[in-house]
Amino acid sequence: MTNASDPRAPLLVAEGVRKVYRSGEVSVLALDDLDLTVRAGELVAVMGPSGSGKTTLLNCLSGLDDIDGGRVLVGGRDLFAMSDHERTEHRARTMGFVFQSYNLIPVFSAVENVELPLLLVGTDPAEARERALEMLGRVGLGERAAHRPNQMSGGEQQRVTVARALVARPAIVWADEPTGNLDTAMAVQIMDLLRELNRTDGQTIVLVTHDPAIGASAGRLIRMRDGRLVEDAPTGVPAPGGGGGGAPAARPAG
Ligand SMILES: Nc1ncnc2c1ncn2[C@@H]1O[C@H](COP(=O)(O)OP(=O)(O)OP(=O)(O)O)[C@@H](O)[C@H]1O
Repeated sequence: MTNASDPRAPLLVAEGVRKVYRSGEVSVLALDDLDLTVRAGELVAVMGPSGSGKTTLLNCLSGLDDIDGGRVLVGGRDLFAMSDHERTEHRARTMGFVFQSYNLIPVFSAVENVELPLLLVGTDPAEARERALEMLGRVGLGERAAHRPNQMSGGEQQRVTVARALVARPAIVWADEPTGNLDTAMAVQIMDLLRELNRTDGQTIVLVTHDPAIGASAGRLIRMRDGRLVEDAPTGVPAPGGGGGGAPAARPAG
């Protein structure tokens, strides 16, 4: 899947990616010839003004949405050279998602929500249950496994989504404003959790945020404007294994 033996191997390579939204006569160039490489073990924050293309970047580089030009390799495989079915399967095996709206299934308990990605890739149900419970324990919700989403606080629900995103040990986790609708204390908890999973497990995470404090606490910060990367720099926060920031040096991008 990924080159797990080399923590600095490129995991995601996006080259010349273009995305155009068309509605009637109007078209918006949302990603403009964008290049980005993410290495295994990086925690990358994506910032930029509203409308600069952050969510589009996440949707296109994860293969959730189509692109209009360029290519995206994840674990060496070209997402858009695959059939839709292959891409969906590749995504299920290599990616996890944490969105602002938790997207938990309301009639499922916490553990049932968390085990779902494992069941979807054919994991034995007993093993899936065990791993889901272990993951819930890691996010501090071991006691809440039987609770449904509406019986939990926003911060707890977001911890369930983090557990669900990570349970299948995906190569890359995409997070879009994961703390966006949480109060400050809960946002700090979620960010601490993502950072810990990055540090201890080397979990690769790409995170869209409007919060400068969160941006500064990632290993690498990229800034977007008008569908382009305009800045790409390490923040000085060590990457797992003490390798320094995620990018070699502060540099203008694009
Ligand atoms: N489905 C869509 N149809 C048409 N235009 C879209 C669509 N989605 C996004 N856009 C446009 O593409 C551009 C980039 O949008 P995107 O949502 O990626 O920005 P963003 O940086 O995530 O913004 P925000 O910080 O406000 O969430 C914007 O000009 C937006 O209006």
